Amino acid sequence: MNSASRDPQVVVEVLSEALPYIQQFSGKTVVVKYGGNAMTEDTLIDSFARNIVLMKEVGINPVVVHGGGPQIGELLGKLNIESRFINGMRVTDAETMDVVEMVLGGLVNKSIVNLINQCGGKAIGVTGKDGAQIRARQLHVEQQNPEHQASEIIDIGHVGEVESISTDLIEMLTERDFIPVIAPIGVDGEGNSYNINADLVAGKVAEALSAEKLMLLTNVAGLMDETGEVMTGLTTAQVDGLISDGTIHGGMLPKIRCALDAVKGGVQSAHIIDGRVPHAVLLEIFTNAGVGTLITDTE
Ligand SMILES: Nc1ncnc2c1ncn2[C@@H]1O[C@H](COP(=O)(O)OP(=O)(O)O)[C@@H](O)[C@H]1O
Ligand SMILES: CC(=O)N[C@@H](CCC(=O)OP(=O)(O)O)C(=O)O
Repeated sequence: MNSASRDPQVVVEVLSEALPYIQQFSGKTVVVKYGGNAMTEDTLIDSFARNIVLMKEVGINPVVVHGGGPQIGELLGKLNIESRFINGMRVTDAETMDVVEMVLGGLVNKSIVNLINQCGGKAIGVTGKDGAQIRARQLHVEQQNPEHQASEIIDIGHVGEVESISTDLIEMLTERDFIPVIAPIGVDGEGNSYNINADLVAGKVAEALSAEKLMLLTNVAGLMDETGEVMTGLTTAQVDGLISDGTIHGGMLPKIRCALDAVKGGVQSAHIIDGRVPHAVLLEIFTNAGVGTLITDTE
């Protein structure tokens, strides 16, 4: 349905219903993690960009942290470099790190910036190296060794975890009405680059900014129970239980862990939402529709 065929009365009622949400969130910071899997369709990317600009126009401060795993995989494939993951983290040798920087800091970052700007926003794209805003250290992953029935620490190259976030640059940009768009690349004191899982960066950025909300846009309807039903309104204690009984596994594990850490660290709420739904961000902020999974720190 195009806007001309909608009942004008319905349009103004919808706008009016958004008023309490606009009042509640105006002046607050919302960190949105845009995953590479949710970036696959042009219409969805366009609706995402429009949602971000609308948030800014009504006084909310959106900060975008993006992924781009499938896009990195595509370029590695063209270069005949194999993609390998351990515990959901890409094994990143020096050659792969160059591709990660090119794809995340270049192609993906600038295409999101461009789309937001096309919708009338003022987006600025940066990586964690700009202003050394994401300080990182090497991440060592623990993996079970089936031969020795013991876990061992393995080196997966230039993969990082967040050591600290400096919010100066983000705050300077938001104060001047720019929308920061951040690629998840960190740097250590010696100037070495690190490839960091985008969910982890989004969670730490939300924590450092004391954000009102952390939204993780993914390609599933939310956190699901063993029957495939979406679960919501979960407390941190319930999530801890679902991790230990194995209901939460694979790529959802780092996502949920970072959502939990964020709410424990002072972010009001974290939401895992379906980026395949048009206007998923607006549905979450301005309606009571209850999309995806909500995690708060209320016990
Ligand atoms: N309990 C669960 N509920 C939903 N998804 C789950 C669950 N446990 C594991 N998963 C997996 O986690 C995936 C989402 O993580 P991931 O693929 O890393 O997303 P993204 O690329 O958006 O960061 C889902 O596609 C699903 O395969
Ligand atoms: C260490 C590590 O795995 N980094 C990720 C960074 C991108 C990312 O997280 O992208 P999505 O959100 O689209 O999955 C990678 O190389 O794929």
